[in-house]
Formats: sequence, C-alpha cells, structure tokens
Amino acid sequence: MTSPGNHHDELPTNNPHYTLLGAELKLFSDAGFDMDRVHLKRNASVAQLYEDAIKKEGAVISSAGALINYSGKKTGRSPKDKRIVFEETSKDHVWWGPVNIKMDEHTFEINRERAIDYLNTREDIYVFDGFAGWDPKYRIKVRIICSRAYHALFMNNMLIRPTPEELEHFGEPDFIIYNAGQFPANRFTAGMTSSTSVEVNFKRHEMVILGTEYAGEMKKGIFSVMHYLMPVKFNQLSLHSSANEGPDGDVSLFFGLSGTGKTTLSADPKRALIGDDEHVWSDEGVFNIEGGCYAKCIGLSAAKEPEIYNAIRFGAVLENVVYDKNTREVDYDDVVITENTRCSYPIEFIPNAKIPCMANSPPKNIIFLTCDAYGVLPPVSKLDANQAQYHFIAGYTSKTPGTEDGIQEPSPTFSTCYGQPFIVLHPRVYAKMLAERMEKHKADVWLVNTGWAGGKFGVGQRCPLKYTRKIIDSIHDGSLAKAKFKNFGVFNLQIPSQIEGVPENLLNPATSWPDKDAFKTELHKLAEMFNTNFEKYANDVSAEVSAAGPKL
Ligand SMILES: Nc1ncnc2c1ncn2[C@@H]1O[C@H](COP(=O)(O)OP(=O)(O)O)[C@@H](O)[C@H]1O
Ligand SMILES: C=C(OP(=O)(O)O)C(=O)O
Ligand SMILES: [Mn+2]
Repeated sequence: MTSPGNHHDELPTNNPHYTLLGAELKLFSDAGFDMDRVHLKRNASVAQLYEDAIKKEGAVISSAGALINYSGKKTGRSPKDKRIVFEETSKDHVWWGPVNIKMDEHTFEINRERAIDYLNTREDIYVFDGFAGWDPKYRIKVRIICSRAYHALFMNNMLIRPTPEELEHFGEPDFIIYNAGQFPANRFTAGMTSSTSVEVNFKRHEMVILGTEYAGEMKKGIFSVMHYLMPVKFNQLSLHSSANEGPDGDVSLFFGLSGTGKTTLSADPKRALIGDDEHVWSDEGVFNIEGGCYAKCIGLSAAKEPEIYNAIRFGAVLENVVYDKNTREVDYDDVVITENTRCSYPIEFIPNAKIPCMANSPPKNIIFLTCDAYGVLPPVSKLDANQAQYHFIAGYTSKTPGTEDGIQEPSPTFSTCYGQPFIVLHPRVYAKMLAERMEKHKADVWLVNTGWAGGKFGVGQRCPLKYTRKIIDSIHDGSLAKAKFKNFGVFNLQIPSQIEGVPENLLNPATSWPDKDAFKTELHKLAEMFNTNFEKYANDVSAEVSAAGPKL
C-alpha cells in the first residue's frame, strides 16, 4: 500500500479509502505536487481533523463538542477579489462585469502555481473528495485540496459525503479547489489588485484561493460553478434558495441573499429540511447541491432556533466565535471578532432532514425573502406572475454586516436573482427558466420581508422571528392563499388583512408606521430606487414584467 516517498505507512490503517493509488496519485504529481515530500490526508476522519486543527491551528472544542476555529483577517467573503477566467469556453456565456471580473489564463496559472508551491511547503495536505448535487443524474465530483484541517472538515460538512464504495471508485474529479488561503497572492501580478484572490477557471475545472481563509469562499465557489454548469451544460435551474417539504410532499423554496432567513426559516420542525442554501429545480423536482448547512450564529439561542442550536455538536465547525476560556461555552451575542459568526454542520444534524436531500415534485410555494432596511415593504404579500419575474430580477434586499468584506451595517441593495455575488450568467437566463417553470407548475409566489417593519415593531428592530414563522405557517397550511387581500399602493402588492397569531397592525406598514408622512416619503424613495435600478433590465424582459414594478 505504500508508494515511494509518500508516508502512507504512518497513516492509520482502519480507513482503507484514505490512500490514493496509481493513476489517482499521478494526478497530484502532474499538478505539481512534490510527492516525495508531501503527506496527503484524504477524507480523514472527523476525529483526526479535530486533532490536527487543535495541534496545528489553535482550534479548541466547544462545550457542546463543536470545533472552534478562526479564519484570520478575513471573516467574510471578498467579492471584489473574485475572478473568472476569460477563455474560449466561458467567454460567450458569462455575464462579465462587476460580479464576474475577467482574469486571463496566464494570471490564473501564476496563481495556481503559487498555491501549489505553498501547499508543497506544508507538512500535511488535506484532500476531501465529495459530491455537489444530490441527484446522481446531475451531480459533480469535487476535490478540495487545502492546508488547514479546519477547511477540510468544513468541506466534509458542506459537500455530500461519499460512501466508502463511492470513495474507492471516485476516479478523476470534475472540479478541484486549490485552497492556499493562508498564503497571499502577489499584488504585482498583472491584473491583480490585492493579496486576496478567489478565481474560477471553467476550462480547467479548477478554482484557486489565495489570501483568504474564510471557509465560505469554498462553498459559495462551488455554488458559482453549479450556477454555470446547471444551466449551460444540463439546462437545469440553479437557485440561491433553501428548501423544505411538508408532510404531504409539498415543497417550498426560500430565496434570499445572505442573512435574510433561508437557513433559519427552512429549519422548521413541521417540515423536512431539503437544504438551507443552494438548490436546483430540475426536470425531475428539486435537489440540494450541498451535504450540510452553514448557519449564522449571531444571537443564536436554544429558545428561538432549537434545531440549529442543537446541531452545533461534535463534527460541527464553529467559526470566529467568542468562548469562555474555562467552560468553553460559546457566547453567541459576542461579536467582537465579527458579526458574521458561523457554524457548518452535516445536514443530518437537523433532526428532520430529508435524506437523500431531494424531492420529486416541483415547488408549490416560492418565497422571496427580502430584508428591507427602510421598513416600507409589508411582512408578506402575494405576487402575480409578472411581479414574481420583476422582483426576482430586481432582488431588492439588504446586505448583512460582516458577510462581505467591508459591509459594517445593513445596507440596501438590489441583488439580482436574490444572490448577485454568485450568479455567473446574465440574470435574464435564470429569470426565464424560473418563469417557465413557475408557469408550468403553477407555484404561488410570496414576498416576505424579514427586515425592518414599521410602527412599534419598527424603529431599529427586525420583524420578530415568531411572526415571520406564523406567516410562513399560514402559507404552508393553505390559509394565506385563501385570505382576503387588499392592495398595498405604489408597489401594487396584495397584502392579507389578517393572519392568525400575527398582530393585524403589523401586516400593513401604511398603518403600522406612527408617522404617516415619514412613511410616504420612505415609500416613494424606495419606489424610485426600484425604478432606477430596473432601467438596466428594460430590454431583457417583456413590457408586462417591466410594468410590474412600483408606480409613482
Ligand atoms: N424575521 C426574521 N426572519 C428570519 N430571520 C430573522 C428574523 N429576525 C431576525 N432574524 C435573524 O436573521 C438571521 C437570518 O440568517 P440566516 O437564516 O442564516 O440567513 P441566510 O440563510 O439567508 O443567510 C438569523 O440570525 C436570524 O436569527
Ligand atoms: C455564506 C454565505 O451565504 P449565506 O448567508 O446565504 O449562507 C455568504 O454570503 O458568504
Ligand atoms: Mn444560510
């Protein structure tokens, strides 16, 4: 079982799939790894990754058994440092611009070499082989190569974990991430502007990470890859949404930018969790891309979010949290390191997860989560088909502090497809596929504002989670679809007059704001922002969709 120079004899023998042999090993030497020196640890056990992270990276075990790690300087994504390689296979598909910034092939090669050179200097190199996409018809094989045990454990949680048989017959991966995030990029390399670089090469099926140890880059990187491959190669629709399923098999999708409530609201004891962040609406139904969840930990409590709270145990990875040195208890309210404290855990840590994470029916309810910082949009409204298109393309919401480098307070944004940082193709491509599917399967579409509400609920406070949950319940039990609606002017949204368990006053910002003039001013201001933002999409949609926006 040993090959020259590769210290396999030192490895535990109780995991026969640990070792890479022959042709598989040759992929590493061909890539530039110094096989006489490096020590590959492939799909190492959770226990071993814990030990390594503790010994080498200063990780500690929380009182609940999770592994507490730190990602260093970067505690959120670095969208300004993300690049896509401009080459013959990608050039006509990618929506080039501020989201998908071009990088030339040569620069990619320089950075890739730099990453591998750095990895060659490490004592251990961690390899994690897993899948993205639960439906075997559309899944891809992903290989993570990294220098931190913490990153390997993170991707062990976030990708779909292979069975021993699948690992044994894994073969050549469809996509590889080289994560040398501990080492900086060279700012003086042509085309580079900082020492952080997150770059995807669709021709080479590779991604390179330098100068950031924020683990979320890897999972969102794979999401970008799927956001390209699914529509382009498979004609299937990838979605930045969570998904769950009711006892009768009805599927709900929750779209939303980071921090809007995908993870929180999809973990619902009354429903089976399909996934918390990335899905595909395929010809067969809905499937999750990932094998785990990545929850925000800020303000987390057992009382408010018991499913997530209890998922934080042995095997889970806690990032950038503050803990008590004696008890090892985590203080989820302490945000001195970052507001973007996180935990990743395998999806089966949520008690009612649906494994395999897929449903063979199309969604019945589609919920657009928005976090309105102005407190103008109602907590829930019903959208018609044109409004659904309009709002999906507009993607109005707020950025949550800490999720992106440099965002310090909730900042209003139009994040197209409710996930602008991750889309690779022009928004019209995803919007068209969504419209076709919604039309065919007659899904109901709801706009839910989990952000600031007006009146006594407003002023510095988000819509209380317990009321948002009641709203979601009323969607799922069918009562909301049958409710009496009235028109919410300017935006022309249909809002319900009543929902059981929700104060009536909360449902209509026009009445919940104590200062009516201030409300009107804010409403008009937001409507104008919508109209200005949508001008750039005027030629991409029908006249009916364009007309579905606010009217002043
Ligand atoms: N009304 C609400 N609905 C959903 N989440 C809320 C609400 N009010 C506060 N929150 C908090 O907002 C955060 C939502 O984050 P999360 O569910 O992880 O979002 P996402 O998965 O979309 O990134 C959680 O910390 C949650 O406790
Ligand atoms: C991990 C992220 O997303 P989400 O909050 O949607 O899980 C992110 O935006 O970096
Ligand atoms: Mn989430």
